[in-house]
Amino acid sequence: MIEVEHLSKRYGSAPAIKDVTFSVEKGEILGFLGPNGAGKTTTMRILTGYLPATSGTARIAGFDVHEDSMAVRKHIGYLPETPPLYPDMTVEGFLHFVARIKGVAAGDRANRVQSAIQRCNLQERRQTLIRKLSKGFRQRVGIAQAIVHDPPAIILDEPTVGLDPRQIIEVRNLIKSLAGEHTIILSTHILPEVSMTCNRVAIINRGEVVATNTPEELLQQLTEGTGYELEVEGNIVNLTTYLQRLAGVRGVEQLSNQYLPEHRHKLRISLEPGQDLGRNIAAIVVKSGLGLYEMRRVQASLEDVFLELTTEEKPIDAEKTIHTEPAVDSASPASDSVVEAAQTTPTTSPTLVPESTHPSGGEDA
Ligand SMILES: Nc1ncnc2c1ncn2[C@@H]1O[C@H](COP(=O)(O)OP(=O)(O)OP(=O)(O)O)[C@@H](O)[C@H]1O
Repeated sequence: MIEVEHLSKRYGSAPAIKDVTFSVEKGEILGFLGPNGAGKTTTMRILTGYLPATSGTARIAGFDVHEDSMAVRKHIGYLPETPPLYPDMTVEGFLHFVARIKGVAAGDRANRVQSAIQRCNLQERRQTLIRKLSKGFRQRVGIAQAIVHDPPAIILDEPTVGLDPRQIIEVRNLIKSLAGEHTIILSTHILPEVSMTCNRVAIINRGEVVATNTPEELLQQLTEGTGYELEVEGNIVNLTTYLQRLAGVRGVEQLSNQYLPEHRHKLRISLEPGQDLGRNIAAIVVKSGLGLYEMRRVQASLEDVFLELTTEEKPIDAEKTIHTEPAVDSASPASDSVVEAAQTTPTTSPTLVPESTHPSGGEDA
């Protein structure tokens, strides 16, 4: 329904967006997410025919936004960040006016206005002057004016900014109810809004799309995604080696032990996508003879994905990942047995009595 290919825009010599490519399928809600100045508004304005691109193409319902700009305007509804409302008109009067200027045939206008009023739950305010409406109701009128001509595609720029929590929920529910019939691009800074409302996300940074995927798959792809944090007491050198050998473990990182009692350590274990090795990790800790004081599952959030993709330096310093050579013979059956036991018997309780051959001497690392 919306196809954007290699779109670029320069303001003078300064590039605002570079080679932006994404598409939105019929009935989908795409979250368009990016930090300030990333190029969201520039992209939205090109899609709605308000701004020409320097190069590249964008098509809405098959119409080129540049060559068929009048057809595109009929097929698109746009809610800018500040809704274009006339405060001295009533809700109904304003929607009739918008329907007329958007080319809705005179005989269809009453039906279209009635439908937009119902869709946006404005029945009780239809005769109210817009200037007397709360911000939440004004936002609904803004959405009603975007859908009054029944466009197949809707573009919403920061639709919940400035609303109170109840109004935010109402507007999000309204947007979700429009999907299916309409194809929606929702530009936002608000990360939870994307996971609550959108089927897919495009993340834009410094004018370039750096990721397009479902929120769930973005979380799966995150390099420092799901894992566990442990607080243990004892020698962590061998423990670290065993954990690193566990299939599905991506890395083990020692965190600061500044505020911990003596001999205590904090470790962060990052897992490969789709892995959940809590039981195996616990078994290894116990079999290594260390005291387990805390074990916490760490789940990456969309905020982590956003930071990872839009920050120059990665939030987690790879240098801190432990790559220590084992203090014991890594090929010894005793050391391997700890990992094997944890890998092959995940559904049984770990042996609580350390094996006589276990490698931990109980010394601090
Ligand atoms: N009319 C303009 N003239 C010159 N530069 C502009 C113009 N409009 C935007 N820019 C620049 O283009 C880049 C992208 O701006 P844009 O407004 O599209 O970003 P944005 O993601 O919408 O940001 P925000 O979330 O802060 O609104 C920025 O560097 C901005 O300064």
